[in-house]
This record gives sequence, C-alpha cells and structure tokens, in this order.
Amino acid sequence: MNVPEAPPRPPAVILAGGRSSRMGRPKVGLVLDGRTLLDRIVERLAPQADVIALNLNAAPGIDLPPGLAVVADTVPGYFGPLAGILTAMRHAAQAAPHAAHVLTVPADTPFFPDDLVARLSAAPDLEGRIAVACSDGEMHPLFALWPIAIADDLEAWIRTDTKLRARAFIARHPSSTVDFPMIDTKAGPLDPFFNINTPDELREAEAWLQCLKDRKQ
Ligand SMILES: Nc1nc2c(ncn2[C@@H]2O[C@H](COP(=O)(O)OP(=O)(O)OP(=O)(O)O)[C@@H](O)[C@H]2O)c(=O)[nH]1
Ligand SMILES: [Mg+2]
Repeated sequence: MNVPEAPPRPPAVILAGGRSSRMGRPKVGLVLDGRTLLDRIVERLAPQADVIALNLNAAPGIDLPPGLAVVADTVPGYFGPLAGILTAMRHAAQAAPHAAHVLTVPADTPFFPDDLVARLSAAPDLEGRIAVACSDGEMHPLFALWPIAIADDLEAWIRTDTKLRARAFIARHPSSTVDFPMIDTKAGPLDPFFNINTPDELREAEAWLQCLKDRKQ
C-alpha cells in the first residue's frame, strides 16, 4: 500500500526580536490564561516544525524552555521584522542544512492555525518560492515559509533599503499566498492571525481564548 508521504517539517524560528514598545514589556512572557505566550506558541509549533529557535534581541524576562536555541539578529540595530527573518534563514542554514525553507511565526499571535505548515507547504511549485499566509484578504508576511537561498538578497536589501517593508521584499521574489479561514466563535469570527501589541489587545485575547474554549465544550 502506498502511504502518502507527509511533507518534511521545516525548521522554524519564533520572531520576538522587536522592542515591544507598545506593550512596555517583552511579549514572550505575557501570560494568557495562566500560560505564557511563548509556551503557547511553542506548543502549537512543535508538531509542525523540526528544530525551533527563538529570535530575541533583549532579555525575555522569563526562564526559557531548555533546548530552545536563542538567536539575536545577525544584522544588529533593530532593522525590523525582516532582520528577524534574515536571522531565521542564517540560523536554519546551520541548524537544518538540508532544509530548503525556514518557517517564521511571530511570538505575539497565539491562535495561529495548527495546519499552518501543512497548508503553506502545499503551495504549488514551492521550490524557490515564498509561501505566505493570508486571511480575510490580508497578507501576514511574518507567517511564511522562506527559501533559505535568498538570505544574501535579503541581507543586501536590509543594508540598503530605507523602508524595509516585508511586503516589498516579498514582491522581489516568486511567492504564493495561502488563505486561511476565520475561526467561528459565538462572539463572531476570530482572525487566527490576531496579534497582541498592546495591553488592550492582551485583554481582547483573553476574551477570544474564552470563546475558543466554549467552542470546544
Ligand atoms: N529581529 C527583529 N524582529 C523584530 C524587529 N522589530 C520587530 N520585530 C518582530 O516583528 C514582529 C512584529 O512586530 P511588532 O508586532 O510591531 O512587535 P514589536 O516591534 O516588538 O512591538 P512595538 O515596539 O510595539 O512595535 C514581532 O514578532 C517583533 O518581535 C527587529 O528590529 N528585529
Ligand atoms: Mg505585532
């Protein structure tokens, strides 16, 4: 019997290298219903990814799980999320030398889909292509599979471009967008890529989490 082969799980890097200035403290350590965001992200990522690393440029303010590699930006200076993506590519080239793509997910988005990798990696003609998530008509450039081979181009872009928009970088390369559905809850549709940037959004996330729990009962 031919059992279809599962696609290889990519190396993954959790992006948490920003300043968290709107929140006022590192977002990885925020507690949502008794568990840190980092815990929640790692739990959701673990079945989908091969090796997992955490991109950080400052102390996280919490104890990190043992075995989680921590990588600071390879081009220091807070050049934005693209610097974290470059760091992810450089790290993956070392930590998973046979991988063609690296997955990135930001640390502040606790409800991201548990079939993120399955669906991104099913994008047609993936070789050499960026596969990026999208919901409700909006692209989420930090949820993507990135060809590791474009690291040098990204580094040159970071060193020369002034705006450093992830969408503009994606437009330089072949890419596919993969659409993810909203999650139905009794309070209305929840975007699985809802992200937490402010204390108000942390409270909102608590409310959404309750809706998700009610949904399971
Ligand atoms: N490596 C790296 N990641 C960054 C940088 N700036 C933002 N990010 C990451 O990009 C993602 C989206 O950024 P934001 O949601 O704005 O997070 P932030 O920059 O920490 O928060 P603010 O300072 O409030 O804007 C988060 O996962 C950040 O950690 C950076 O300079 N370097
Ligand atoms: Mg954010």
